[in-house]
Amino acid sequence: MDVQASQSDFILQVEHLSMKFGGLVAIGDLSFQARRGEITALIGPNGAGKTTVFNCITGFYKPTEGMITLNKRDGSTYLLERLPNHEIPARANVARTFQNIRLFSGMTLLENLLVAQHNKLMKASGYTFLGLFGFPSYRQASAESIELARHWLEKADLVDRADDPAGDLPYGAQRRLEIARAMCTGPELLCLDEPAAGLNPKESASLNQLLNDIKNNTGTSILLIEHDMSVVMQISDHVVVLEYGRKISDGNPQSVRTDPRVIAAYLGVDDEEVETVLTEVGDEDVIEQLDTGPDSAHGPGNSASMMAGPVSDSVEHADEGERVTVSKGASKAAQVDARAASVASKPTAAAKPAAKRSTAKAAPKKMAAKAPAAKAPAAKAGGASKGKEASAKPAADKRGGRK
Ligand SMILES: Nc1ncnc2c1ncn2[C@@H]1O[C@H](COP(=O)(O)OP(=O)(O)OP(=O)(O)O)[C@@H](O)[C@H]1O
Repeated sequence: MDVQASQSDFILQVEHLSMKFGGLVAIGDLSFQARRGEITALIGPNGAGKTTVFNCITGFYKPTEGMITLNKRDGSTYLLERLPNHEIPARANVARTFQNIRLFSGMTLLENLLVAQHNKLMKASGYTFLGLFGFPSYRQASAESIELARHWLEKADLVDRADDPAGDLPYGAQRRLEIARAMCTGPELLCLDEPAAGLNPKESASLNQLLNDIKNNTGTSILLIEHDMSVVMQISDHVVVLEYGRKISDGNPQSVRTDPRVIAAYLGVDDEEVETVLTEVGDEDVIEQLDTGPDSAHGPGNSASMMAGPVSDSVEHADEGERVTVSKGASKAAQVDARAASVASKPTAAAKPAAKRSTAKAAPKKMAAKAPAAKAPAAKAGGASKGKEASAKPAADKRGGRK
């Protein structure tokens, strides 16, 4: 944790979060913070546990262990794992969207945004009677709700279609409408689960614009799960990377994209192939880091990443003493750490790379070059391809390594 930052600088603090489904440890001792007013991205291969983290934050799951603290701007603090589900949006002001679109497709765009303000309107109507008799307080609340809905339709570039059924919108516009609907609840924290999934580049650009607008012009902080790296790298202030429910990297987009552990986790290739693949990709800086261990100037430092503890090959299921074993080498990030440790123990190897590492270049260009090449090993590893998620697939497929 950043020692200079006070608790109020963080909208969200996740501490030692674990979520077990029977013998499966979906999340293992995960800790991270999301800063107020920033966009924090949660990334990782399929099955890494991202949605489970969201489900714990938004009350769909009660975590097995750990603490999730939400610090509101007014100074109030909520322990989300202890709040009843319905109070998480209502009192803690956490809103979310889902991987699959969940609009009322037969209702108009405007109606969808008014439904989101139902609680506020019900209160103003005195739970029906003031509304029935058209009391001024209700009329005012009603007018304000329409105004707020209009505001977010404009922001989402959808105001021209306010009276069309939501189901008639193109896919990318439906995604923006969902975000507009969530914003109508006035959230302090907006959790978005893969908002760019299935979007074309133009739609992704519109989404980026909307999210940046929310970040810059409202007090809402954003927590984002996303596989589309162009979105993650362009708009995130902070990226947390999961693999097998453990945090393997935590930092700014620049540092995370060059972290060998992240690259290895995403490539999901066999041990011997990691370097070969990186050579194919042509990322020499990263190959050097693989040889020498992570550069402390990039990627996780001792504080942030290590809070989650090292990725272990096995985990204990505390309650019944049941043991869930992850096959050795399943975690590519752990493999990189092990390699770094073994090379560090050889004195001759340690001296050479220190000088070389200082020549590390800026990352953005590399990521672009890397993206298509990463698909080659994906196919090699036998992962099912799902559009832009192809590079993450093999690691997920290898979850079969758990016994
Ligand atoms: N309700 C559940 N019961 C049992 N296992 C579950 C449940 N929810 C999630 N899991 C398991 O927990 C692990 C993490 O799943 P999760 O959906 O959180 O991953 P993810 O990173 O969001 O994946 P994706 O990118 O594919 O959405 C997976 O192995 C999944 O099968």
